[in-house]
Amino acid sequence: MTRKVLVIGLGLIGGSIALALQKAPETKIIGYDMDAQTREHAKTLNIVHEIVADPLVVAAEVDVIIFGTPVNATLDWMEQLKSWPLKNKVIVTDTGSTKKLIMQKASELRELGITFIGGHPMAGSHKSGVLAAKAHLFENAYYMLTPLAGEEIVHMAQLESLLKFTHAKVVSVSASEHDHMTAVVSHFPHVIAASLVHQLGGENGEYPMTRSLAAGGFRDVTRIASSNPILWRDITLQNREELLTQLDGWEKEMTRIKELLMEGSSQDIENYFAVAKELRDELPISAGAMYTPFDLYVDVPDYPGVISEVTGFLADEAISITNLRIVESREDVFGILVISFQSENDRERAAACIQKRANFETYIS
Ligand SMILES: NC(=O)C1=CN([C@@H]2O[C@H](COP(=O)(O)OP(=O)(O)OC[C@H]3O[C@@H](n4cnc5c(N)ncnc54)[C@H](O)[C@@H]3O)[C@@H](O)[C@H]2O)C=CC1
Ligand SMILES: O=C(O)C(=O)Cc1ccc(O)cc1
Repeated sequence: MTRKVLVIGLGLIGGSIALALQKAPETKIIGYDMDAQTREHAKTLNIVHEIVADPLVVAAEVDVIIFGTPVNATLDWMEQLKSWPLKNKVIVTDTGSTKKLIMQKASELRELGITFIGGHPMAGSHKSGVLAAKAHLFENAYYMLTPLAGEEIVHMAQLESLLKFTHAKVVSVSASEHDHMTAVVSHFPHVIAASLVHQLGGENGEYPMTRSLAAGGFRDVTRIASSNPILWRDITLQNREELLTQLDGWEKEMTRIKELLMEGSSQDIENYFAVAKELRDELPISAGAMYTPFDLYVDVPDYPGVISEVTGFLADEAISITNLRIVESREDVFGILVISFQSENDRERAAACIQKRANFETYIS
């Protein structure tokens, strides 16, 4: 019997889930997005097996419904779901970055006999939209589930048996634990990244050159400020209380830094950075990794055209790269070319290809 999965919202996350779940046997993925162009792209790129212009048309025949919509839109859909002609055993889940309000709404659905298990894959990027969707986006990332208390094991097992095709690490937490932890490692950093960019924007009048100097460090810490504003509006609104708590902590931290700057010794200041470095260096790489480019370092001789030669080899073997930078390049000295890939597999293929075609030394940092 074919299992039918309906994905509502086919952007970066919904599109990626749809692609990953296409690998599940005897499973038909049906998709809907409110944006007509997204529906068109989803159809032409085979993100789903079938696209519908109205999810209600297929509601009565699907076994699983997954929301890939911004979190406020998900709440609206959950309200609408109450009057849909659903199968008795349907399992509904979402992918949203917040969980408390969504699980409150889930309790209302449970009273009507509809099973809703909250979900949040901790992988993604600042990119959005169906064109950024990737089947392997969730590989090795944590995928948090927030079942309601007393959720039946059989429902959890059914959902997990489907989500295993994302190759993520599925873990269960409560909605309030979820919203606290994600505020710390994801939501608050997005607020800070946006605030740093605003602070840079304030320089435009008097020091317009400053923005041209924004290089590695600034770009690293503000990458996520390029995320979809609608997504972050909704997340901020739904996790407002946790964000306010984080902001209180941040203000205290800033006061500590102010005191260090005013009265701290050079040793105190060094310690401040040293402790931060130690904590940062100890962060587990895969745990909750949001965006992990697979970097390959290539020792290249410094002659004109060497970079296009290397990228040409990769293009010949259809290996896509996501980024490319040179970390050292001096006359008569080997330069280090750092090429980023989307997956471990692409990186391994690239290393083999470069060694075969040019015999340049490659290594992983
Ligand atoms: N961007 C990220 O890295 C991550 C996002 N999430 C969560 O996943 C969900 C989706 O985010 P993304 O895929 O990044 O956003 P996105 O902007 O790439 O995609 C959202 C899609 O939903 C559609 N949409 C918006 N409102 C709709 C509605 N009312 N009905 C039907 N379709 C609607 C949009 O047209 C768009 O195609 C959000 O809840 C977000 O919090 C979770 C993990 C990571
Ligand atoms: O790009 C990044 O680093 C992210 O932070 C992606 C992200 C965005 C929202 C989430 O709920 C989880 C992950």
